[in-house]
Amino acid sequence: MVNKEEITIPTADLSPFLKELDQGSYSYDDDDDDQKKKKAAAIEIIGKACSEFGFFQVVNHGVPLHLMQKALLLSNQFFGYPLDRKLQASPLPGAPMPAGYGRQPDHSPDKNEFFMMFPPHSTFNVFPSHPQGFREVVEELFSCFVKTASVIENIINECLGLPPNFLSEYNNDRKWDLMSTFRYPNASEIENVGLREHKDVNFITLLFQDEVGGLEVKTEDHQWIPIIPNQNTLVINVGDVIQVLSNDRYKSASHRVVRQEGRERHSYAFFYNIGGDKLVQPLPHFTTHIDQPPNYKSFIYKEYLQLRLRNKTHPPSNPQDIINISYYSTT
Ligand SMILES: O=C(O)CCC(=O)C(=O)O
Ligand SMILES: [Fe+2]
Repeated sequence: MVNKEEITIPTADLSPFLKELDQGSYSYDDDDDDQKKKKAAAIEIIGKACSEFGFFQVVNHGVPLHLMQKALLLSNQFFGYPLDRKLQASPLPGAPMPAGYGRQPDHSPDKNEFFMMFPPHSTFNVFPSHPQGFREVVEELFSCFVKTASVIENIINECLGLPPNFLSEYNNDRKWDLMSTFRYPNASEIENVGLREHKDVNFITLLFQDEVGGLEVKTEDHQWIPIIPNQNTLVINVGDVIQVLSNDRYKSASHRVVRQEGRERHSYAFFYNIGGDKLVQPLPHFTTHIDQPPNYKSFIYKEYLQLRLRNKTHPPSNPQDIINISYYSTT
């Protein structure tokens, strides 16, 4: 077994995709050979990391550092307000996900509070009036994340050997994207759970954290690998949707947040999501075309989302009854 100190989650340099990151769209049209080589190097790192860990990191990713820092500063300020003030940004009844300010229920072992939003201009969004500039900054951050996610989606499309634009044509409804910012209090002497081991439901997640640390990824041989914070880096993970589409070629990796002693932690996560009405099933490229049985039954995405949300609102008394993607497994 490799010592966990020796394992690091791979990092790809996205600078050869600068034009795509700027435009939020993807083309090889006018690349010279050198550019093609640099893109191929990043694509190779990402493909390998997706099958090995379900996690990778990117630098030169197109989300401006000053915007990430500003966003962290503002969420820090917001979470510092008294509870009654934060609760003024509570979610609207009837929203498909609780956009606005929220906290883990008291009975949950997870200890964090969060602010969640749908795309800018969604009528489900609720923003606090303070700190000043919060809404503008998080909306801009959201828009930057969408561009970067769409470039990474095209890279993954290429890694999986799918026809050009296959994933972007499938994932063409941007209404269901979500962004959350989290505050995790410092660990107590007796417990340090920030967010229990889980896999993300969505397509891909893009994340950055402050310098405190605590995000950990589980490897196939059940070792927990810390993601060392780096202010220039985005952490990306594959979600359940890609795991199903690729018929397990890429794994949605288990991860968790461990709270640290003496320091609270802040992070932003962007959940690049498919539309709720989409049918999710292993693609023919990874089943019939290569004579492999599908590992999952097909399902409507929002039904799975609802089951996963229910895990949180009505936690089953038996942990084995917590629903995850194996609910749709055919084996
Ligand atoms: O805060 C983090 O670093 C991780 C958040 C996370 O894993 C999630 O919300 O699914
Ligand atoms: Fe997660």
